[in-house]
Amino acid sequence: MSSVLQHIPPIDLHDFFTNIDLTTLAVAAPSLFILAHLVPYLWDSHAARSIPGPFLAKFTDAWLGLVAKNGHRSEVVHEMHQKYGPLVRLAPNHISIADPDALNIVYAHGNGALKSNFYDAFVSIRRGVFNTRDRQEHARKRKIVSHIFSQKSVVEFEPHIRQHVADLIAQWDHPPPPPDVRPGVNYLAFDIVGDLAFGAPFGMIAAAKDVAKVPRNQEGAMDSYGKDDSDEDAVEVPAVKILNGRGEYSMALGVLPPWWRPFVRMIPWYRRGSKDVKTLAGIAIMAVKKRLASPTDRVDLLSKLKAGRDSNGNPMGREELTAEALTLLIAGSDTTSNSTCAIIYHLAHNPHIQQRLHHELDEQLGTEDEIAATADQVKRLPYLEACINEGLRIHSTSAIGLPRVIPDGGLTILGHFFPAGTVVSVPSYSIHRDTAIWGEDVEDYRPERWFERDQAAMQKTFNPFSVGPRACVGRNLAFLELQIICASLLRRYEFVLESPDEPLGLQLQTSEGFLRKPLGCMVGIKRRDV
Ligand code: HEM
Repeated sequence: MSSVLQHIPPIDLHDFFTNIDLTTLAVAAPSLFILAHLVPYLWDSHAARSIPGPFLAKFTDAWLGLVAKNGHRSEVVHEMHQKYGPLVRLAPNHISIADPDALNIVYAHGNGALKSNFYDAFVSIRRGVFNTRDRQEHARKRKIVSHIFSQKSVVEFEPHIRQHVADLIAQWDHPPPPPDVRPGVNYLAFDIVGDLAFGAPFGMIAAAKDVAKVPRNQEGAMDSYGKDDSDEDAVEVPAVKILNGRGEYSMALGVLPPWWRPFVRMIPWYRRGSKDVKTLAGIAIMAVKKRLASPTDRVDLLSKLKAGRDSNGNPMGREELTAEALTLLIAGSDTTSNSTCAIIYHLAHNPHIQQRLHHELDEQLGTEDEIAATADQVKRLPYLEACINEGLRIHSTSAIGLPRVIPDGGLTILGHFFPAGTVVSVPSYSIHRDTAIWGEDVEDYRPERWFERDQAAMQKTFNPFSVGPRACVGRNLAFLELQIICASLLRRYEFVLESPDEPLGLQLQTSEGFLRKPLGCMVGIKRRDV
């Protein structure tokens, strides 16, 4: 064999590509492209072959790539489930399973399914608790991060949350209030998480502007840690916009095979997204650097991350600390603001529901004069809790099926055997619309269903924070934030649809990257007489 190889002259790739004529290239490139998709399909004795789905998705990941890029993945996948049933093939090796019973098999503790290479598209600085795929490495990080978010710890963050809510209210009290509440709600979520994660808010509410700072020289900033070089070395960037860009880019890139990604990144849209990933990392680098330059005994996420130890007693190094602070900024900002926006929109769209909520707030908090509700007060508000849950169900900011790889030995789901290596996911958007669980009126915002229907079935299907070892570690904080924000804003204001007669007023317009985000929330704000 080796003697045969010795007689084959080596190919000079540079020569090959410079000498190849355009006609050959025009024929060869599409043929190679078709073969690259057809051969694996014909070879494939895979269990996925018997599962229905869009024709192109059988051959290529490009179908899901385009759907993801177009910003309505969850709606499209839901339509596919309505057409084909609970199992749909979204890509040659990716099956979507729209059945609540699959949640506990795919995502549960101990079944061995790990995050897929989709999450590699979300890495910057270095892997954080969200995009680490290795089980041991994740367990090490999760141990440090999880006690930060225990119910007991989260209450320590309450004063910071309330302070920023009061700041937003002070602004909204002075007319004219903005017709789109979305920017204000975004600034609020970023200031809260910035304050908790980095020791100081970004100052977006005060500036009424989407603004954060990044180092002029990002690499150099990582080297000069702990030194506050003052703001002269910083430039201002729109953090909310950049976070959106990064979510859309990572989502659209992550569904493509890893070997496509370097080529796809050359396309201008993806190149811009890749820049957003770097800029976003710069925000964390700047904020952590600033915070470490001025030691403080403040209790917040960063002090807790710094104090955290893994099971060998080791703390996080500076780069890991920055990567985790960035993770918390990303995970804890627009998740909360998208959900808040959607809840406000649906309340504005359903005045009778808003009236019932006002009634509960007046009855329970009427004589108390805090501007921002307290953690104790929100415990007494069951109808508010139902309004929030119903908002999380119908809007589902984390709406896509989160992809997991079937472990060695395979798994049987809904009577179907999936061999090791198959990617599976359960789309929250679709199971949040399962009429057997939620009723025929799934598209209506109706908090009352939370008191009327089978509690166990609803709890088993309700998946805004995911389940199992990779479920949202910040859910206690997230829910407390939503309760304080919604109780405070709804107690003080009445939200009304600006133009209920216009078709756009009837539906919340959204665009989906990794998260499903409202494109705006055009509602009028009226100060209530309380
Ligand atoms: C309404 C607000 C929120 C929603 C709907 C939400 C939802 C989720 C979901 C669905 C996941 C699983 C993601 C996946 O597997 O790909 C997740 C993970 C995570 N969330 Fe949240 N989240 C919210 C707020 C927060 C907040 C406030 C924080 C912290 C400040 C946070 C921190 C995290 C982290 C660190 C992870 C990764 C956990 C891991 O992989 O171990 N989230 N979140």
